Amino acid sequence: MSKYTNGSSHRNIDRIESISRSPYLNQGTTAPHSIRNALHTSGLMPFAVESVDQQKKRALAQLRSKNTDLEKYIFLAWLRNTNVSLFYRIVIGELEEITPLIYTPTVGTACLEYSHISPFLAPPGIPDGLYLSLNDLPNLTQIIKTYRPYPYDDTLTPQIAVITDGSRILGLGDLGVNGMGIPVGKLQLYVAAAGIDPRRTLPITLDLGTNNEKNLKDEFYLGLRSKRVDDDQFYSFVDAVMKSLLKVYPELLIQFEDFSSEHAFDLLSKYRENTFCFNDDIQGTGAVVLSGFINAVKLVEKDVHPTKHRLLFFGAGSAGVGVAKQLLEFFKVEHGMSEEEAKRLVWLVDTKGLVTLDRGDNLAKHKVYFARDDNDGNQFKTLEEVIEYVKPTALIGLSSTGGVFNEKIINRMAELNKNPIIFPLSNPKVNAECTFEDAMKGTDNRVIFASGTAFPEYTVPETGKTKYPGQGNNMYIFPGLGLGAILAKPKVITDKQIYISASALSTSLTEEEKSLELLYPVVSRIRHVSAQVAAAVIVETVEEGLARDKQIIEMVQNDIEVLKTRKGKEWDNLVKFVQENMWDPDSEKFFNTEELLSKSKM
Ligand SMILES: NC(=O)c1ccc[n+]([C@@H]2O[C@H](COP(=O)([O-])OP(=O)(O)OC[C@H]3O[C@@H](n4cnc5c(N)ncnc54)[C@H](O)[C@@H]3O)[C@@H](O)[C@H]2O)c1
Repeated sequence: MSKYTNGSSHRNIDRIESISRSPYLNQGTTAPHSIRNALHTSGLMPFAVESVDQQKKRALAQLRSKNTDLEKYIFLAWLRNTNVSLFYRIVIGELEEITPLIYTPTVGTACLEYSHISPFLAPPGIPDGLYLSLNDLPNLTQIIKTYRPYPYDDTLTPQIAVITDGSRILGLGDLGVNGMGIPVGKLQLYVAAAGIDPRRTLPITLDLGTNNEKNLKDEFYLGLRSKRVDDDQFYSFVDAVMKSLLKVYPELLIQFEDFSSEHAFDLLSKYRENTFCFNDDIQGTGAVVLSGFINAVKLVEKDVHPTKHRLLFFGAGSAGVGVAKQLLEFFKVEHGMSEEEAKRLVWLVDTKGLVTLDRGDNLAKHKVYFARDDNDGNQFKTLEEVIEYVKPTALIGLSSTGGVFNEKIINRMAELNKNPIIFPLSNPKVNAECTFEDAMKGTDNRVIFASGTAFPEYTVPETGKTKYPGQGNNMYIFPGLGLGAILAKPKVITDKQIYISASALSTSLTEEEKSLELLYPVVSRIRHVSAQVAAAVIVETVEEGLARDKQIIEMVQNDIEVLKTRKGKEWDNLVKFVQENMWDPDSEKFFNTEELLSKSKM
């Protein structure tokens, strides 16, 4: 009998083979010979046993040898789908280099190409994510149950799902099933930035057709080749998916992502009161921009009283309206303004100009809330006209219209304000309403700036002083919010929890970061920042009486008043507790293959 069958049942051999192929357990060239023997992989790779650092160095060298960002994306996806720990060591270690390759802007290119590249992102049998199409309706529960990327431990069920229907991917429109890059990418950021366990993440793309003619005509398009279904079919399908998901995983946190605006708002209002869910485009974006805005307000408060701001939003989609609503909370919570008073500080512009009630068109539901009624019948069509009318202190771009904050607009903002707040937040970079350099030059370097994608720093030629652009990257909020919620287990995510996550982000800056007038902490500190956001969310869920995790409730409730100050040893202990609950590719406890071999159940 060969060593492969000697004393082992076929079932055992199957298990060993499965473990040896699991990207979560594969150690590649660092696997010691004892593990190679146990997994029957001796001889399947060269003899050398490498250090983790050496392995990482080789992978980084390979990555950096690729000519295009898309090739780098494909290489990283392959790495993730074959060696999870190596992948996350690289991502966490080289966060600033890698996040633009696994998420925006490269993920935009990857989504455009997804049907062309996806068969080459993972070895056979390793899923990139879960696809649920209209045709699966009768079998949803079974399909969801069958998706088990880590079948070796029944307790490691999914804790968080990111779900899209591909209908509004970044600023790129309807990409249909090619949108899968987004939930996959987003969940990688949950892992890298907040230590959510990758084995417990569930990326989902709903395939309800696409209205993208290019995709429908593309011979390689992999989704349903039909136009999108009508609203009735859409809502009933989403409802069936939600029911099946929660039947299989009752404690799952569901994050909606990149649905078209109207559907995004409707889904959120439909589920938020009774389901553990949130929408990152609306609430996460709102929170991250709010956090940058809180710090921007602090930088200009000598000249503009916080309640005297005039906020002009260029773009009135899910992000524009979501951000505007979130900023209202700042004026309400921190400055005691009523909702009506706070609402008067906001003006929205869309493709037809200033959003007013008497504009004569049928306003989309989500725009009505902010539609102005004080324009005395005047209609303002262009951004220039609206700026003259509103005289904004802050100009926030969420329109996916690259370069629209041109020199004239920026100059005018600089004439109107000592330190104009300009946030061109659209993604990817080509869609940003202006660049940091343009904003600096056009305002004599006085701009307070944050963008959606990263811009390079700018050195002022006259002074040689380097200024740093803020990046209102949702990655500062959603990972920490998700982790805090997963640990505390509230039944629902409330507005106050979102607000607190923004507030905690704004107070997470170090003295050095503040002295550089940064609006956000440096990205390399993301795990520490996420731990603070998560801790603040935990405290808030206990304060609201919504936390359901007994250990958390016990830990927090007696010290709640001091914990709310986010200072002192109690706060440090809570942050430490959160950090100890983060998944870490270097931690032995996640990678004990020998123990798994002896104990695992299939
Ligand atoms: N943190 C971030 O940086 C962040 C987060 C979420 C979304 N975004 C970006 O925000 C942008 C908008 O996202 P969304 O979900 O609201 O999209 P959306 O399609 O729902 O909304 C876009 C809005 O812009 C308006 N618009 C488009 N072209 C215009 C023009 N020429 N003039 C005036 N208005 C115009 C549309 O009328 C619509 O109101 C995207 O580029 C997205 O990548 C950034």
